[in-house]
Amino acid sequence: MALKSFVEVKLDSHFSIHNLPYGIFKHGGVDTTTPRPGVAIGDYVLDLSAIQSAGLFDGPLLCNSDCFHQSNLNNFLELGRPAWKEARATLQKLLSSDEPALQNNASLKQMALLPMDEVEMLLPIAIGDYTDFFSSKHHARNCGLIFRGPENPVNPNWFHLPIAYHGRASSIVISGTDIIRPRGQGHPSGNSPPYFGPSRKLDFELEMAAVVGPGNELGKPIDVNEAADHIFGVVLMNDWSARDIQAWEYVPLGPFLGKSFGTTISPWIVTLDALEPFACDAPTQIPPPLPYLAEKISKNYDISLEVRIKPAGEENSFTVTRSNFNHLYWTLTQQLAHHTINGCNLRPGDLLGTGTISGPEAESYGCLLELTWNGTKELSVGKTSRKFLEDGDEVIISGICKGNEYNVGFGTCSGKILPSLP
Ligand SMILES: O=C(O)/C=C/C(=O)CC(=O)CC(=O)O
Ligand SMILES: [Ca+2]
Ligand SMILES: [Mg+2]
Repeated sequence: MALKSFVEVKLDSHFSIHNLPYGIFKHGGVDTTTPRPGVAIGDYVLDLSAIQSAGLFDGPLLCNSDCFHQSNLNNFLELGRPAWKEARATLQKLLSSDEPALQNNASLKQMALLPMDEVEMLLPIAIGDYTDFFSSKHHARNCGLIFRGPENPVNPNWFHLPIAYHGRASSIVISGTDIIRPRGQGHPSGNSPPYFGPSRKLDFELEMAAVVGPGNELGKPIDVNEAADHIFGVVLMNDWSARDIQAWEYVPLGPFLGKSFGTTISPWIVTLDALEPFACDAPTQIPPPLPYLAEKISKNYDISLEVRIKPAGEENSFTVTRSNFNHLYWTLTQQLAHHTINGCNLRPGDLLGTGTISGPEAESYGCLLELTWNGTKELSVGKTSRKFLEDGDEVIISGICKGNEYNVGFGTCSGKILPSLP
């Protein structure tokens, strides 16, 4: 690879100069500094507000912008792909080993290039609205078998449109935030009444989510072939789910309190531009979708995904499933176009979850509901085993694209379960 950074990037680092994902960080002691945008490079974070103050974003679209003097990325997202491409070109040049502007400016380098272990990552965007899709055929089929029986595991509508529910934006939290076990009404068994108490079937869901860039005006849908220009990038996501609460409440309006108690995202937004070398064909769709969902190029990405569980008191975490983004049936662009086809407006910073990313094999299922078949079997986790999550369990999702001697990775998305309120 010709492109090399003057910042040391170890071979197994997620954050090569080909990646440059965006996040929001704080540095220098609790609450003493303003949150600001940065990109990850090796074990460092490059402070974009310092780079903007130094006048180094000198391209035509960004030279007069204050988009990096903000405590979230929404203003930058709203600028759209030409500005994103300009920022990426500027940053790849500034960080490259044959460019002196930053490399040879000791004071700027000291101010702008911060060790990653000294910063605290925050939510990178102000999320106005959050929608969660249901785009893995394997997940849809397994959930259908478990919740609705073998007659018609996948409802016929599933093959014609990307199914989704409106999620809850207020409870989206950054990786590392603890999750309190929710309480609620549990599914009655047989003729017994429902119970109330801490969820007995707390689960994770392995997902990714698209971050919306420029939105659309109310009443004006986005064409599926232009939808990619409205997607800034992608994060890892855990759509924590209380299966007992969910199973009892979801007919007929869909998930509500079984999922709205917390949703975790990873701090670094990996751009679609960085993912482009890992693009692959999406699966052939049969029946062919209606014209408004038929795209000229139907793209997925080859992103290896893994979930590990670290039980309380354990030194190590243990892999419980391995999947890949390329198992999704409906593409990100189809999801976005479908979301707006009725005229619904999306806004910068909106989050579109892909749905649980299950693969075809039992070792690639994306949640415990599937891995333990609703608690009918145990899943081994190191020396112990699980049907559902226990208090103290930490769930760690990671995702990576492996290139030729470099990675474009997502880092991790983690959260630990705390006991419910008394
Ligand atoms: O099939 C069902 O009744 C429920 C499915 C889910 O819980 C999945 C959901 O949140 C969407 C997804 O993650 O794919
Ligand atoms: Ca979900
Ligand atoms: Mg959730």
